[in-house]
Amino acid sequence: MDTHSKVVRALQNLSRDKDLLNLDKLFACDAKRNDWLFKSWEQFTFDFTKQLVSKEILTGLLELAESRKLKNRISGLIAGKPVNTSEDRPALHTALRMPKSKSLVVNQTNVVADVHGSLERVKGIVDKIHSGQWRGYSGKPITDIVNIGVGGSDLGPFMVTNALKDFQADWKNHLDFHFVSSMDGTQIFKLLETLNPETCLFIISSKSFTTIDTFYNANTAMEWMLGACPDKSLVVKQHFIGVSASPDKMNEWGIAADNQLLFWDWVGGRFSLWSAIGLPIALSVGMDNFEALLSGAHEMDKQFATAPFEDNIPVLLGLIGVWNATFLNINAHTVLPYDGRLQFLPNYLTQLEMESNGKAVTMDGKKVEYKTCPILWGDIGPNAQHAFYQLLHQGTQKVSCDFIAPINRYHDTSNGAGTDEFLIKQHKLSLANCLAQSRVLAFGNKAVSDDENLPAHKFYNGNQPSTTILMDELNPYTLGSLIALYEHKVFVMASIWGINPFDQWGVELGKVIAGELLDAIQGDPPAKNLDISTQTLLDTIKNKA
Ligand SMILES: O=P(O)(O)OC[C@H]1O[C@](O)(CO)[C@@H](O)[C@@H]1O
Repeated sequence: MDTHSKVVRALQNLSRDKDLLNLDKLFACDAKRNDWLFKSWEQFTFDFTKQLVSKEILTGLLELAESRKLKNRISGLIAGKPVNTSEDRPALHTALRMPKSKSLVVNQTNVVADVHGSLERVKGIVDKIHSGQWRGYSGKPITDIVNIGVGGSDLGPFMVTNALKDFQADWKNHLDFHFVSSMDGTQIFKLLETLNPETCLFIISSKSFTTIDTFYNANTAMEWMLGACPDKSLVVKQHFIGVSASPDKMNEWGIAADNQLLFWDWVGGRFSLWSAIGLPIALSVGMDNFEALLSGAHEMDKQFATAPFEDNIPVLLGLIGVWNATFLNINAHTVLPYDGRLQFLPNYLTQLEMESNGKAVTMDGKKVEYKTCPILWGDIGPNAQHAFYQLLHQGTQKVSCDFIAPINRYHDTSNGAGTDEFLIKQHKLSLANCLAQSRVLAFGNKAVSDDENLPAHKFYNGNQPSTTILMDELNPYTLGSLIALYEHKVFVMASIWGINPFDQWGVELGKVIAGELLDAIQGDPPAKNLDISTQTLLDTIKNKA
C-alpha cells in the first residue's frame, strides 16, 4: 500500500478528524445509517453501523480496494494463480468446496476432480467406521477417534467438531472424539489412561508430516498401542490413519497405503479443514453435514467472487478491519460469540488471522510503513463479560470487536417436558446481553442517560467499534459460510497491505533453535554461543532436572 497515494492520504486525513470519529455523532448525523451499513445475506445479518465509518470513509475504503486491484486479486485467488508468492504456489481452499460438476484446471490438472476423489475416500472411511465394519486388532468396532495434529491440522477440526456437536447422529452413541495437539504430553498421557487400545483409531494429521509436536504424540500413541498388541503391521493397519500432503513422509512413518488420505501443497494448513484434514468433522457429524459445511463455504466464495464491493460482506469486513488497524491504530481485535458452541472459534481465528497477516514485509520484500494485523483474541461473550470486558469498557486501549450470535436455538430440542422453553429463555438472555454489550461499547453511559455528573469510576467512554454478525441459526451450512467469510477477510486485508497471507516464515526459526536446545538439554553436544539469559536458564534446568 502506497502511503503517499492520494487515496491513502485522504483516508489518513479522515482518520485524524476526531470530531467525525465518534459513534454518538455518526448516529446523530445520519439517522438512516442502518440503510447502508446493515447487510442481509442468505441466513445472515451484518450490522456495521457501530463501526467508526461515515459514507465518505467507506467511499475512500472502496477506492483503496480499487487502487489495490482487489477485484483481480480475488479472481487470481479463485482461479489458482500463484498468490502464495514466497512459495510460488496457489492457495486453493476455495477449490476444496467447489461442487463436483465444476472444473478448475491448474497446472494441467483438474483440481476439483482430485478434491472429489479425496472426498470419496473420506466417505469410504466414514462409512466403514460408522457401520462398525472398521475393527481394531481384536475384532471390536472403533469407539474412540483421536486426532493428533497441531495448528491448522488441529484447530479447524477441533473448533468445528465442537460447534456442531448437536449435529452428531446415531453413531454418537458409539464414537467419542479426542484432540491431541500439545507437545508437552499432558493431553496424550491423560487421554491414553482413559482409552481402550482395542477400540481406538488415531488420525495423524499433518500437512508436512514432519511437525515434531505431532510426531512425539504419534510415537507415544504407537508405543502405547504396541504395548497392547505387539503386531506392528496389524496395529498400523487397524489403528492409524494419516492425512498429509506428503505421501513419502507417511510411508516413512509407516502409515499403511490404504490408510493414507492426501491433500495438496496448494492448501494452506490453516485453510485445510475442508480437505481430508476435516475427517474428524465428517466422522462426527456425518458426510451429509460435512458436505453442507462445504456448500455454505462455497456460497460465501460466490458472494466474495461476484458481489459488488459495497455489498460484498468479506470485502466490507476486511476493509473495515484495515480502517481500524491501519488508519485508526486500533491494534487489538476481539471475537465474542454469544453461543457456547462457538467457544473455540476465537482460538481458530487467532491462527487464521495472526499467522496469515502477522507480517511486516510486502510481497516484494519491502518493510511496510503501516500497522498490519492486530492482536486477536476472544472467548464466549457472556463469560468474557465477567473476565476482560472491564478493559473494553473502561480501560485505556482501543479495541474493535466482532459479536457473533445465532438468532434461533433449541427449537428442536426435546429433553423432556418444559425443557425447550427454559433453554430458549436462556438463549434469549444471551442475545439480550450481546446487544447490550455492543450498545454500551458504542455509546458508553449515554446509551442510557445523559447524566454528566457521574463519579469518574462509573464513567463509560464508549466509542469502541464493533460489528455484529447474526445468523438465523448455527448449522453446518451457516458455519461453513462464517468460516469462509473470515478466510476471505484475511485475504482482503493482506491484499490491501500488499502482504502474502499464505506463508508463515515467522514460525521457522524457533523450530530450528528448539532443536539445538533439545540437544543441549539432553547434554549432547553442549550449547555454544548462547546469550547469558538462555545459558543460565539451561544450566538451571540441567542442575535441577
Ligand atoms: O500440518 P503440519 O505440517 O503438521 O503443520 C502444523 C502447523 O504448523 C505450522 O506450520 C506452524 O508451525 C502451521 O502453519 C501449521 O498449521
